[in-house]
Amino acid sequence: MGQVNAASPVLALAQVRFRWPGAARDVIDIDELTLAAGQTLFLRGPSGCGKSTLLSLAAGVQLAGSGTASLLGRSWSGLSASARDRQRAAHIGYIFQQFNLLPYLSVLDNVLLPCRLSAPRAARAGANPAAQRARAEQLLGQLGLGEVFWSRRAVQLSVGQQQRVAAARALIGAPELVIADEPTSALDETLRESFMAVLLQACADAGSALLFVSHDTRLAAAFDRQLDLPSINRAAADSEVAA
Ligand SMILES: Nc1ncnc2c1ncn2[C@@H]1O[C@H](COP(=O)(O)OP(=O)(O)OP(=O)(O)O)[C@@H](O)[C@H]1O
Repeated sequence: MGQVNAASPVLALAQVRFRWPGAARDVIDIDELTLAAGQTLFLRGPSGCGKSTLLSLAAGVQLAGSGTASLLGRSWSGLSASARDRQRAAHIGYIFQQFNLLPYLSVLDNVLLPCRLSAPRAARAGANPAAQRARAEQLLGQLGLGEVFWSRRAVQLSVGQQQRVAAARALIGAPELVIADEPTSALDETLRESFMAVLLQACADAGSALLFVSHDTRLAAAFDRQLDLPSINRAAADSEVAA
């Protein structure tokens, strides 16, 4: 998976339009959006303005109808489905609103999953399985989940604990891009603050860029950039006028 261009932005969208199958109108119409290496971007906007859709395009889960969405200089549209899967596993960590842990795997095995799915991620996490495991434990510890949790099944954790496991899983192996969709929605105020501090620090340590969607504008000040999606997404502006 070495075929990426380190000089390119982590993420670049150019003239991207996207319409969900069967929909009457585009949901995304963006001239340009770039995210530089290590940059943190807070993305906000009203419900339905296309934030999650944009994340899907950034991650190559959905492909642009026209225009180009590129990760590390490679257009997602130029890759086969299996190459997109490999590219995603090697270079992107996700934290979803619904965190999608594997419920019957242990906390540690959930965190180590990206290393099982991607050799480049595994190599960056540690030179061998023991080192990768130590890195997983270290991330969990930083996120406030001590040893007592490591062998528990994910299903046995509270929602806030699961969200922190999802963050450790996203961060292991220092992916160039971390995508987070409302990752603090299940956390109380104290946990939210410590979660954000650890997430931003871990991204800085790893050199990961962070694309972070939230309705919680109190979090925005800690980011390098803040962006209101309707200000760059013509399709969102259209839909608001029509609503
Ligand atoms: N899988 C899908 N199939 C068809 N339409 C979809 C799909 N996902 C989202 N949409 C539509 O695309 C538009 C944008 O949805 P999206 O989830 O991207 O918005 P959002 O800004 O993330 O909203 P929220 O803040 O409520 O999560 C909405 O009109 C939605 O109905």
